[in-house]
Amino acid sequence: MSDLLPHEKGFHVSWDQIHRDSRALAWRLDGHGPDNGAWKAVVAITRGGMAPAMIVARELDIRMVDTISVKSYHHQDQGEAQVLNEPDAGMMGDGTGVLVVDDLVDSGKTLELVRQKYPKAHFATVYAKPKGRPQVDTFITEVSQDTWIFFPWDMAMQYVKPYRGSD
Ligand SMILES: O=P(O)(O)OC[C@H]1O[C@H](OP(=O)(O)OP(=O)(O)O)[C@H](O)[C@@H]1O
Ligand code: HPA
Ligand SMILES: [Mg+2]
Repeated sequence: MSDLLPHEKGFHVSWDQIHRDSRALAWRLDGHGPDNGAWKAVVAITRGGMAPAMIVARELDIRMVDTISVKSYHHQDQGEAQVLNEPDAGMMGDGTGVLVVDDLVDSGKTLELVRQKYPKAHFATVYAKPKGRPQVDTFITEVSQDTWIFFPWDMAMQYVKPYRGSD
């Protein structure tokens, strides 16, 4: 068992990496929609799902794109998941043919909430932690539950001290 705090066991994802992994997600989903393999729309779970959703929509040539706004974390502290804004109800229906995309699933609470609203949608994330896996239909990379994933939009380049010697 690691004695590191969650934020110290970090998986740092670059823009290049999230682009590649989101394209891999699109590749995996391609041809698996219910309408002759096609998906009718992409819905991004804001805010983290927006970059992956844009890349998936671009790769799969899906022009119908909407968002659902869910907030559950303040920094690394989890609160109750809340829906702050919903996608167009006529377009969503029960979710059939809709790809709901997020950057990651952790506890699964966010996807659980969205799944209750659109039970027939397909839920896809780029990264997944074990607890959240039952909530996600398709994902690319699994990381351990005690790893904190750092996304490029939350990071900036900065100096790091060498492992040995003075700086
Ligand atoms: O599986 P869960 O434990 O629910 O956690 C996963 C969710 O938490 C993060 O979003 P957050 O609520 O922090 O908002 P953000 O996307 O705006 O950063 C992340 O982008 C997922 O949406
Ligand atoms: O590991 C994570 N990284 C970033 N945001 C998150 N929201 C829940 N878990 C995470
Ligand atoms: Mg999010």
